[in-house]
Amino acid sequence: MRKSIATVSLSGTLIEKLEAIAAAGFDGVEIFENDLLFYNGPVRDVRRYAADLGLTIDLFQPFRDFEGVSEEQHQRNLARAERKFDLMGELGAPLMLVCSNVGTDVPDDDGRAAAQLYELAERAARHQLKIGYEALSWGTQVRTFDRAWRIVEKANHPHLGLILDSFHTLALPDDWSSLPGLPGQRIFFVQLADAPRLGMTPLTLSRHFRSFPGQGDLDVPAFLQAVLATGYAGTISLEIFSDETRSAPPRLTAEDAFRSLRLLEEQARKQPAQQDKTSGMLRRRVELFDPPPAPVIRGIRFVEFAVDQRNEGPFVALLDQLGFRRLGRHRSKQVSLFGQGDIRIVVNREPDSFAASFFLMHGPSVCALALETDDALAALGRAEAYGASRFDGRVGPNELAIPAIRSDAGSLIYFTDHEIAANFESDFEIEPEASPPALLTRIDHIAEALPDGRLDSTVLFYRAMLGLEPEASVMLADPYGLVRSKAVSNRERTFRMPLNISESRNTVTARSVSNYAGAGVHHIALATDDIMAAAERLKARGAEILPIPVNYYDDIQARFGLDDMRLEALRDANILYDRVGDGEFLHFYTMPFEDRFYFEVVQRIGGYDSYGAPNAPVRMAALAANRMSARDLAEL
Ligand SMILES: O=C(O)c1ccc(O)c(O)c1
Ligand SMILES: [Mg+2]
Repeated sequence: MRKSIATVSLSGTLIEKLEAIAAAGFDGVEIFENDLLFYNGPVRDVRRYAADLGLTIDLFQPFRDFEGVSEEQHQRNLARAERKFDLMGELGAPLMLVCSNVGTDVPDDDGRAAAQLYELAERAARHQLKIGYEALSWGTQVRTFDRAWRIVEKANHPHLGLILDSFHTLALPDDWSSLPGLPGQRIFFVQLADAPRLGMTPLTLSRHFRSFPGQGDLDVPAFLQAVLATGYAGTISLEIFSDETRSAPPRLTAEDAFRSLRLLEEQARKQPAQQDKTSGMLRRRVELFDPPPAPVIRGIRFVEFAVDQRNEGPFVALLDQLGFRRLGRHRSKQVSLFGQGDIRIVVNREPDSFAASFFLMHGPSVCALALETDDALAALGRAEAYGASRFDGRVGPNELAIPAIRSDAGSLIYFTDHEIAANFESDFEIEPEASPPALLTRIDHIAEALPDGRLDSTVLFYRAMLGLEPEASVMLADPYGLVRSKAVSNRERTFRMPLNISESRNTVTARSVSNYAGAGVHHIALATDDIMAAAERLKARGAEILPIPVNYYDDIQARFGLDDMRLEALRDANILYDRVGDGEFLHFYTMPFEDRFYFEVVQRIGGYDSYGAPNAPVRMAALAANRMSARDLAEL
C-alpha cells in the first residue's frame, strides 16, 4: 500500500523531516500548517524539494473548528479557506483535512454541519481540491466516524469524503462494527496510530502518548483489515503526537515508522478475512507486505563477549566460578569457546574484529547473540525485508560464515540452524576432557538495558525481525528511580528478553547504559533444575553471590507461608523467591562484572512464566548497597 506520514510525527525542521521520511521509504507526507509557517522560503520550494526526494504531499491541515458555526463565522471561514486553497495549489496538496469542531458552543445540528461542509467542498472543487472530514474523539458534537459519515452522506458532494483515524475510534473506544460496510471510495484518507491504555482522556492520550502501530495496546491490525474490507485502496498514513518522538532523532523515528507500517500490513493480512455480505467475496483490493514468516527460535546457540587482554582473565575466572569449562580455542583467532550443559559462551579478543571495535565503543560486553532457528537464511531474509542491516564478517579459510544482522543496539544477532550448528564447533580445537555433570543447563533469558526513549522502538524491532511478542510492561522501583521493564518473547518461550529503561540517571539500568555508552546486555539468566546444588557449587568455586537483606525473608515467609526449613535454606544461599498460582521461581545473582553485567541463576517450577519482578527492587537495592560499600572501601 502507499505509505505516508504526518510531519508532526517527527522532530526537526521541515527539510530534515522530509529527508528522513524519504530515506525511510515513504511515498508521501501530510503537512501540518505549523511546519509550513516555520519554513523560511517560498512554498513552491517545499513542493519541489519533496518531489526531488520522491515524496508526494498528500494532505494539508490548515485550520480547525470549521463546521457547525454561526453564519457570520462561516463566511469568515470560507474566506480563510480560499487563501489556504491557493497555498495548497502551490504545495501540490490535493486534500484538506477538516477535523470535527471542538469549540465550546457548537449546536447539535448535523444539518448545519453538512451544509457548511458542502459549501467548503464546492469551493474546493473549483480549485480541483478535495475536503476530508475527520471525527476527533473529543469533538464537541462529532466524536465518532459513524456520525462524521452521516454528515458527509447528508452533504453529498463528490469533493467531500471521510477521513478515518484509528486512534479516535480505538481509544474512545467506539463501536466500529459498521466500519467495513462503508463505501471505500468515499473514504479519502486513513490515518493510523496506536497508543498504550493509560486510563487518560482521549485528548491527553492523543497529544502526548500516541505511538506507531505495534507499539501500543490498540488493535490497529483489525482496524486496518476493516478499512480494507470497504474496498479502500488509498494511502495509509501515520499521525503520531508523542513526547518521545518530538525529541528523538528524525531518521530513527522515520525508520521505526516505516517498519511499523510493514508489520501492520503483515498482521492485517493474517486477520480473518472480512467477507462482503452481499457478494461473499473478499473486498480487499490491495497487496499487503508479505515477508518470510517469523523464524522458529529453538534457543540461544551462543552468547559472545568482547573483552581485551586486561579483562579476559577476570572474566574467564568468573566463567570458571560459574562452572563453565573451556571447550576449545579458535583455529585462527584469539577466540575461546566455553560451555556447560547446552550453554555456549564465546570470549573474543581478536584484534581488528567486530568484537574489537565493539569493545572500543562499549568496553567488556555482550557483542553478539546467536539464535538457533530452523532455517538461518530464511530468518535473515525476513530481517532484511524489515530493513535490518546485514553483517558480513571476516571469515578465515575453511571457517564458517554465519548469517547476521545488526541489532538496534549495534551488537550482532547471528542466525544459526541445524546445519550451521553442526559446523560451528569445528572452527575450534576442542579440548577433550570429561566434564562434571552440568548444573546450569541453558540460557533462560537475556536482559537488556536501553537508553531512555528507546523501549518502544526496540520492542518493534524484535517484533518485526524475530516475530517476538511483548509481555505486559511493569514498573520497578530502584532506590534511585523507576525502571520500566517490558519483556519480548516467543510463544514457545525458548527466547525471552526483558528490556529495561530508566528515566533517572542513577538506577542500575541507567548506570549500565552509561557504562556501555548505549544499550547493552545487563544480565544473563542461566537455568538450573536444582538451584540449591547450583548455589552450593558456585560458592565452593569461589563465586561471589549478591547478598540479600535478611528482612526480605521475613516478608516472603509472611506472604507465601514458606516452612522454616525451606526459608532458612533460601536465606543462607541468598536465593529470592516468587510464586504465581502453582508456579514457583527461585533465583540468585552474581556480583556485577566491572559494574556492567551480571549473571542470574534461575529455577522455574510448575509453569512459572515471568521474571520475578516483585523481587527486582530487592535486587536493585542490594546492588546499590554493594556499590556503596565498594566505594567506601576504595576510599579507605
Ligand atoms: O490533536 C489534534 O488536534 C488532531 C488534529 C488532527 C488530527 O487528524 C487528529 O487526529 C488530531
Ligand atoms: Mg487524525
